[in-house]
Amino acid sequence: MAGTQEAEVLLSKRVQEMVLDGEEPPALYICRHGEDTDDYSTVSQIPVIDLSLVSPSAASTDISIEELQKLRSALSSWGCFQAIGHGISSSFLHEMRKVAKEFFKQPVAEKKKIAKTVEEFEGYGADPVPEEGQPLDWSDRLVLEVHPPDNKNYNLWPEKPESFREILEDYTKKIKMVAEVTSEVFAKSLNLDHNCFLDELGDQATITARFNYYSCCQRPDLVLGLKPHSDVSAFTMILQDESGLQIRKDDKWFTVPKNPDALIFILGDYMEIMTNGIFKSPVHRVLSNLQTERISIAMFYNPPEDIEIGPRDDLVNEENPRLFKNVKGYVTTYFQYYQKGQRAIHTAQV
Ligand SMILES: O=C(O)CCC(=O)C(=O)O
Ligand SMILES: [Fe+2]
Repeated sequence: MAGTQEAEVLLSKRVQEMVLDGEEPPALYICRHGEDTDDYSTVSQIPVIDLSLVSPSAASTDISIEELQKLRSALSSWGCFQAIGHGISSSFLHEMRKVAKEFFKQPVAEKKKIAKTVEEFEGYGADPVPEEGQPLDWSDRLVLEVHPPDNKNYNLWPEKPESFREILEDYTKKIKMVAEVTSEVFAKSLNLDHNCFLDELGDQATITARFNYYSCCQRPDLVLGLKPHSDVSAFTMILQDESGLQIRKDDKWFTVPKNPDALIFILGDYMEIMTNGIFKSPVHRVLSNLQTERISIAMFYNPPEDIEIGPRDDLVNEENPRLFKNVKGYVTTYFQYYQKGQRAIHTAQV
């Protein structure tokens, strides 16, 4: 168990502290060996969708029909897209990034006031210690449950910057609205009853916010900001300030380009299960960078944990046989595999 203990010691010191101390990544962070660090040059084809054209209230025109087809194709092939026209103003997105940056810029001692313990998920720190042999991520995080209101654990919310709480509450409300509209649009793109995903996830859907801070790294060729994984959520909405996030498709990595007005949507395993595999939950990762630090805010839109989730009946027929079982408590299985650096979705296959 030496590896595990060593990981615990390393995780109690944050990446930001190692960078300030001029340290090179310790062995437990090393997961790549001189691979290219500049996959940034890959010309990205990640689709951009204007949600205002396809929202339930939008008029049906040739353009909106085409956009909806583009969305369906994006979700079936990439499992992700960049959304514009989502209704959250540029200035608010800027505020949100700013407050996240201000939080991470504070001295580590200030942030450690809301530190999580190694095994917990919520609070400031890093992921729980992975299984032996699995690398650590070159990043620091703050995870907060933000919806429903009863899930909020205010003693883990930062007191500084002072505007943090108000802006995050406001962002949560806006993101919830975007998530609900998008759930309708996803259903519409599959010719399903518009409310079907909403009814299933409903008011019980939970939202978790994960603030990721990727410090610069002297050796970006050796580490990753975040290891390859798929999300467990129904879908995740990400705000980034710099590029670095990559999506796996056709055995290649594609960088999501920087677009300050866009929200990046990534589908999670639950959506792949609910759509009987029509929509994909893509593997993604985050690269480290020598010169540019990066911040992202991921908002996970999740079904309530205690409900059973399975493929929708209207998506299963003779031509499209059922690919997944109904699952309950899949989150637990997901994290068991996540800690081994593996995907869990095969455990839900029939
Ligand atoms: O930092 C990012 O852009 C991705 C974050 C992510 O994939 C996650 O938090 O699950
Ligand atoms: Fe993710």
